Amino acid sequence: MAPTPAPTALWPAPHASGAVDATVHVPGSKSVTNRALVLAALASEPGWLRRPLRSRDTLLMADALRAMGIEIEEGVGPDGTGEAWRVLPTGLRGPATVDVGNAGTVMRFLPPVATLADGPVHFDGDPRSYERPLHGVIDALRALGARIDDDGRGALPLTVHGVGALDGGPVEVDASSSSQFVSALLLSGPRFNQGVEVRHTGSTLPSLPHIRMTVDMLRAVGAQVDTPESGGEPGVWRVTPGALLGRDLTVEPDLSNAQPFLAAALVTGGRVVVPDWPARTTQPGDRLREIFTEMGGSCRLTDYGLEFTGSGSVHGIDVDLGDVGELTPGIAAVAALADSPSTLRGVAHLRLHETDRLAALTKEINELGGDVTETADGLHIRPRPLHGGVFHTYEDHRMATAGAIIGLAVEGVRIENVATTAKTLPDFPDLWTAMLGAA
Ligand SMILES: O=C(O)C1=C[C@@H](OP(=O)(O)O)[C@@H](O)[C@H](O)C1
Ligand SMILES: C=C(OP(=O)(O)O)C(=O)O
Repeated sequence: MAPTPAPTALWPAPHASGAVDATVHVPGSKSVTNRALVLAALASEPGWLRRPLRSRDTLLMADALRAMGIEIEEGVGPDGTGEAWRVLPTGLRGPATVDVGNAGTVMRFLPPVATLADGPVHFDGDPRSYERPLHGVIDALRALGARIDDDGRGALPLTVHGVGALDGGPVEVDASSSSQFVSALLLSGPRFNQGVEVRHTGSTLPSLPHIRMTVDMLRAVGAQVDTPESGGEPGVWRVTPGALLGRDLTVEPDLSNAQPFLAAALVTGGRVVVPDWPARTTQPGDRLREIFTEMGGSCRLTDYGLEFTGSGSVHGIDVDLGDVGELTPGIAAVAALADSPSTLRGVAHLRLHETDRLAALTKEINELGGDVTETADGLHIRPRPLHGGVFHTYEDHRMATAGAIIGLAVEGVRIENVATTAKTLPDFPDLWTAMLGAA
């Protein structure tokens, strides 16, 4: 295995000499792994997670739960095959200190959990975590009976003064800046005395598939959840109080992290197979089958996985990505290499992701000779011939993978701090070069 590049190093993004033809085993989903860890920690009996993602965000989640008293054993699964984690839930403890890094799932999902601890839990993280919206979670928890000390900005750092229980009940939240506010309150909802009824008051709600993922995973561990889709009021989710079961759950591959590999097939006119692509899933990355088909590829979903084939042409697209915002950097990279312009809409909230993704994509693609402009809620991308140069990544894993996609088609692209992909895909440089080696 190649040594991990230093954070400041420039990684020469490999240029594809021909059409890629590879099978890529994509590691587990960040969003599923971190929900599964939280739900297993809140359960009344032990549970297993098979094929969990081991990355910065998921190890931060596991360490945070351990700090609150949960035992998580990492090792080989119950049948002796493959990686699995065993989660042994206990009473949640404080005092504890949690490092959220820059993981949205950790900074949003754990303050509700901390209200159930029997002492204070202090949350801190990377400098960027101080800028990411958290007010929806803080205000809602206060309205539900929690005591939280913050510096008045409605953001990190903060301390949740857990007293072992939370009243819960009805609460309003404006989740237009992050769907994770809703997911956070629902995940701990079964453990609140009165459960929780979350009413979204904002005019837009991003990343709906991620809220569906929360609901599906809650139901899979025995929670009763009423949703707008199950006949409830629009914008209202209700979770009944009750014990959660310990389950044996196999984590699906991360379909958003499959994106750069599928993009490689698209931009080189090649073929990439991703084994274990689920036939049915709430992961937003499943939308790539449709989006990348519209951009020029074709796909075939079999029992083995997804086979994605490029045609040799890449087309622009006009698409609302509000449901699947985390796919935007990879789609923007492909769009910059297309034969016609693209408009990506519905993603204003990306300005408060790992970095301001709309500004970062605009600047970095334009510095390679591109023609991208920011709109109020997205990007216009007019393809132009690009040239090599440094692609800055702003500690954003998806900026790094976006740069790698461009590097396939443009010689001399050097990615700053490719190691930032460790947030959700530590093996990225190795998987990428192995995919190209298979060409
Ligand atoms: O709940 C989740 O696992 C996620 C929800 C989305 O967050 P936002 O709604 O803040 O965009 C997504 O972008 C993020 O990568 C993961
Ligand atoms: C927005 C993302 O992450 P987070 O969970 O930190 O919000 C992402 O992975 O694209």
